[in-house]
Amino acid sequence: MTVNAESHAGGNTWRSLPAAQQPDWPDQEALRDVIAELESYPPLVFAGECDQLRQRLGAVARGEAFLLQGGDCAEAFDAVGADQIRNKLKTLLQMGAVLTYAGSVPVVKVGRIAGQYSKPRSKPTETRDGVTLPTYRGDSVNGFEFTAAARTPDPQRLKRMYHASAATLNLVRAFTTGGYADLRQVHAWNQDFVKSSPSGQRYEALAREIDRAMNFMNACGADPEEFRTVEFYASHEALVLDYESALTRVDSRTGDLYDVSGHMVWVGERTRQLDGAHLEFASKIRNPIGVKLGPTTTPEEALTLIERLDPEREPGRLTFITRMGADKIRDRLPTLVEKVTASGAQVVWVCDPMHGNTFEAASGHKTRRFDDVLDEVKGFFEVHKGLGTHPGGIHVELTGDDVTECVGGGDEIFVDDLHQRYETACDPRLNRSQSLDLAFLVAEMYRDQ
Ligand SMILES: O=C[C@H](O)[C@H](O)COP(=O)(O)O
Ligand SMILES: C=C(OP(=O)(O)O)C(=O)O
Repeated sequence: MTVNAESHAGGNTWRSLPAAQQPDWPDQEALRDVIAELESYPPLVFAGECDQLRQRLGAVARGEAFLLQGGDCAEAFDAVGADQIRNKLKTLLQMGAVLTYAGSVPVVKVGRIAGQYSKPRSKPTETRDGVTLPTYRGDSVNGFEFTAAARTPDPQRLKRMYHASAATLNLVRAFTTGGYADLRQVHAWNQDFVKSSPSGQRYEALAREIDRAMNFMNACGADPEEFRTVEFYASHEALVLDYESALTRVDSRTGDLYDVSGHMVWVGERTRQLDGAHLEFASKIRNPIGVKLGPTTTPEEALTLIERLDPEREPGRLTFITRMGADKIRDRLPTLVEKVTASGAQVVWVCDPMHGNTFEAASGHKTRRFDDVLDEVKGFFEVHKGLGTHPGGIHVELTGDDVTECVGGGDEIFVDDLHQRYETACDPRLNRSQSLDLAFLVAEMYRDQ
């Protein structure tokens, strides 16, 4: 992969357009130095891997595979530890195993990981006890602590983001190819979950079926490579464009531009303006691209997004991640899907059941109800069933740790429990048990479909 000033300019065309949600860096010269340094760093992913993910997503778009995308709302530098990364990966692998069996289709596993360090915010400032400071925008920009020093955007953090992403990706690659992700082990973890979870009996029948299938394959002497290693991809929101474009390189095989900070990147609900910098940037790179679609998205907007990002109508290039809210999905999604399908485009439709279902508990914690999350996924499946289209996957904020951030679930978390382990730096995540509950319930829905 090479970089040269002339062709790389294609990754900088966004600079003349309005870019929403960018940090207010106080020292432009320091920013320029950091960008120059980042431009000299090696890629975090290989362009060929991005192509492979695009092909896998192409299968999802055609209805031949399912996408499981999940991870933290906001990764944090002080959480780049072996235990946290392993627990997250383990949870995603467990969910993937259940979904693969129930759907009898490959599950494409993509983490919100190794780059999810930047957050769009509703307000630029936060006020506490009469003191107003810049809002926290993710560890790539400023610190969570409520002090003027921590909240001042510091471009040196972009380099820490690169190194934290590299360390995370390195461990993920080791786990997924080095034996940790063996399907037999993942299945054994799921059996433990079913035995120990209060709602476990609900899933016993499915777990028993999987067990029989595994025993059958063992008895046949089947020991395919696919059991021992797992294809796992990294994704994040392409929010801070100075970072993303510094990590954009020309692929020496094809001459195309790739954002090598992750395999897949997405454009968020707050930055998907049709004439804005984020879409311009995304339109120039060959990575698979996601776009979040909230409840106000019109079919015309969706069609324009396709025109901008997927003019060749290439299945796997564009993923629409809908986040409507449980109360709106049955009303808003059908027209979008109908019009996009009628246009002949084959996008991947994915349900993010988190972002439309956030509310503030009396204790002041931002939270989500597990039942709302589940209901939005149900609505998503109902809409696609009604239209004969493919419910391509789910996109979830989760962690492998036993946090108390969302209420409900089989091992029920109550509003009064939220303070116990409320550790997210931004939005509430499903904990390990809630994530597995969701996987078993989605598996049942997928099978009914
Ligand atoms: O994860 C999504 C957004 O960053 C988040 O919902 C913004 O939350 P805010 O309304 O607290 O800024
Ligand atoms: C900010 C996010 O979501 P949205 O753009 O859908 O609000 C996110 O997924 O982190």
